[in-house]
This record gives sequence, C-alpha cells and structure tokens, in this order.
Amino acid sequence: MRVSSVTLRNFRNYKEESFQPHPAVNIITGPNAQGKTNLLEAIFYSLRGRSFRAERDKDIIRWQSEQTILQTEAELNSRTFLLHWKIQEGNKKLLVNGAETPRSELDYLGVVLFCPEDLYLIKGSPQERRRFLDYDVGPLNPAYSRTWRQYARVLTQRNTLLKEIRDRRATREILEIWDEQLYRHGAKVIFLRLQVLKKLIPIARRIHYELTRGDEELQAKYLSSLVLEPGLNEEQIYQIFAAASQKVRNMEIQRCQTLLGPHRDDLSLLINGIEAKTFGSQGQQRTVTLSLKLSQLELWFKEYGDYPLLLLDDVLFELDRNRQSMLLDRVLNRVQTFITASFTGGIEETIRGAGALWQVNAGCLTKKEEF
Ligand SMILES: Nc1ncnc2c1ncn2[C@@H]1O[C@H](COP(=O)(O)OP(=O)(O)OP(=O)(O)O)[C@@H](O)[C@H]1O
Repeated sequence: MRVSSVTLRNFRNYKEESFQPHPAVNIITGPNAQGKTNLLEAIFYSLRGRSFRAERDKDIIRWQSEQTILQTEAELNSRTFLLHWKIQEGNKKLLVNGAETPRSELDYLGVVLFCPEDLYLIKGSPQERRRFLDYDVGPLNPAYSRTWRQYARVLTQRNTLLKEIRDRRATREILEIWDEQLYRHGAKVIFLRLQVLKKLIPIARRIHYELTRGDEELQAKYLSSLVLEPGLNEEQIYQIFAAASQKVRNMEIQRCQTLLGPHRDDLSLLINGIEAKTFGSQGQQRTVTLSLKLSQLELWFKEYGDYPLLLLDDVLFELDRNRQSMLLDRVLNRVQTFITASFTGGIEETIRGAGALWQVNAGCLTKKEEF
C-alpha cells in the first residue's frame, strides 16, 4: 500500500497543508516542536481512525479551531481510496470514496508504527504488551478486531453487573447470559492471538538473529490467565475458560472484576532464554522491538500480498549504524516509509534514488530534495 496525497486542515499545529509523499522513503526533518510527529500522527489517524498518542480527539484539533479535516489518498492493489475525515469534539465522520464508512472497516489498510514509546512494549506493564497484541498482532487476522471489540463490550457490561450483584441490585442468574458471551468471544480472542503469534514469532526470530548477526535468539511465550496446553482449538479454550471462571466467581463478585480472560494475559519475550524486560539492555530491548515491527511487515505481506506503510518516529537514529542500514535495506523499494528526525545523519546517501527529504517549520512543510 502507499499513500499518494495527504491534506491536513487544523490538525495540531498545521493550519492548512498538503503534500504528495514519495512512494519510497520520506525523511521528515526540522528542529524540535515544529510538527514532524504531528505529520506522522495525521497519516496514522487517517488510516486507523485514532491517534497513537492523544487520549482524546479534542487534542488533535488545532487550538481555537472547531474541527479538523484530514484527507488522504491511499493506493492498494491498483485501487484508490480517498479517505476524508471530519473530526469535531465528541464527533467524527469518515467518508471513503464519498460514502460514509465505519472506521472499523479500515483494517485492510496496513500501517506499522515504531515510536519511542514502543520500548514500553518490552519494559512496560502487561497492559502495554496487550496493546501490542490487540493493535499490532491481532489485526494480522481479519476477524480479530471485531472479536476483540465484542469481548471488550461484554467485559465492561459484566463488570458493571458484578458490582450490581455485590450491592444486591441484581441476581447471579443474569450473569449466566453474559458469561456465555464472555467465554465465546474471549476464547476466540485468545485463539486468534495464538494463531497469529505462531506465524509472527518465527519471522521475528529470524529477523532478530540477522539483526544481531547470530548473537541473539529471540523467544516469545504467551502467558495466559488460563491454564492452556499448546495446540488447543477454540472450543477447548472455551471449555477451559468456562470451568476456570466458575471457580473464581465469588471472588469476582467481591472485587467487581472479571479475573480471568484475554484482558489479563501477557507476552513474555526472551533473549537467549533470559527475560528481555528485566535483563535486556536498552539497545537489546530496542532491537527486539525492531524485530517485532519488521516481522509485522513481513507477515502482512505474506497474508495480504502487499506491504503496509511504515512510520518511524524518532527511532531510526537511536539504532546503531549497522541496524539502521539493515532496516533501510529491508524496506527500500518495498515499503513506503516515513522517518522523522531532527537531523538526517547522512542517510540520504544510503537511500539515494529512492526517497525525498522534507523540512518542517512551524507546521509548514517544504520539499528540500528528491533523491
Ligand atoms: N492541538 C494543537 N494545536 C496547535 N498546536 C499544537 C496542538 N497540539 C500540539 N501542538 C504543537 O505541536 C508542536 C509539537 O509538534 P510535534 O510533536 O510534531 O514536534 P516534533 O517536530 O516532532 O518535535 P520533536 O523533534 O521535539 O519530537 C508543539 O509546538 C505543540 O505546541
């Protein structure tokens, strides 16, 4: 996939800006706080319907403005999609080629983001790794996002009901209706995560081995709140979930919380058999993250026959020279890539013939060079 045009109106510090990215590598440079990350955020928002850093849509609307307009032209398998977003506080609307479309239907437009916060994927709380499972890994199966949303909805309603039962405003019988849905959607979420990880992790292992020139072996283990043997099918996970849930029922009512299920699961990442979270150096953790991100690109290509977009926000120059060039080798002429950096470190030389250099100053973008 590639993006051929982006227009921003009242997005963060951009009043009105339009640009036609290079189909290969786009380096976006400029001093601090000028709008480099904002530009990546706008591209990501167009394709995902959410920001990767703002909690609320309100934050992306330019100060003193009523609404943001984002218009992006994306090309996928010789088809052109014109995505038009109108974003107001508490209200947003998407038109795809002129027809109103729910944002959940954008999952086929692939985008992989690597930003400094991604390091928390390794060293942060289990919640960070679940975000990775839900937003990065899951969508590599077309059924995942819908199932996960259904599970999240049931979970919220069930937790409310647990509180009502504890406060004697509802009876335990009503819980059974929600339980059946919780186990069904929950088992599917776990099953799909395991299915995707089974394909993704071998690719990440190979990439990690190459990036570290054979020094490090990467392993990943899915840590479930349920006791799961390898190779279970969805129905078997359902049965295990149902049986385990019965046993913690009283405690769940006491705490008003659903204690078991995919919302409690985690992913353990190991380098040469040792936990990367606790023992990995900053550089090792960054390389693990890079291996995972690059494996997403490869698996997306395998599953859908096309590479997603790659957004690298302030991370390229945190990698050593060797990893920088291995990364660029992998994406050049295959993956449309957007790189933000306050200095370019001479990488124009490496990507000569396959990119453009853009300069951002106070929300204005100019093309400096095409090479
Ligand atoms: N809603 C908004 N309206 C107007 N300006 C905003 C809004 N949100 C953020 N900004 C401004 O955008 C600028 C930050 O932009 P951005 O994060 O893209 O910087 P950057 O160029 O990536 O900087 P760095 O190199 O430090 O990472 C800040 O000056 C901030 O005040």
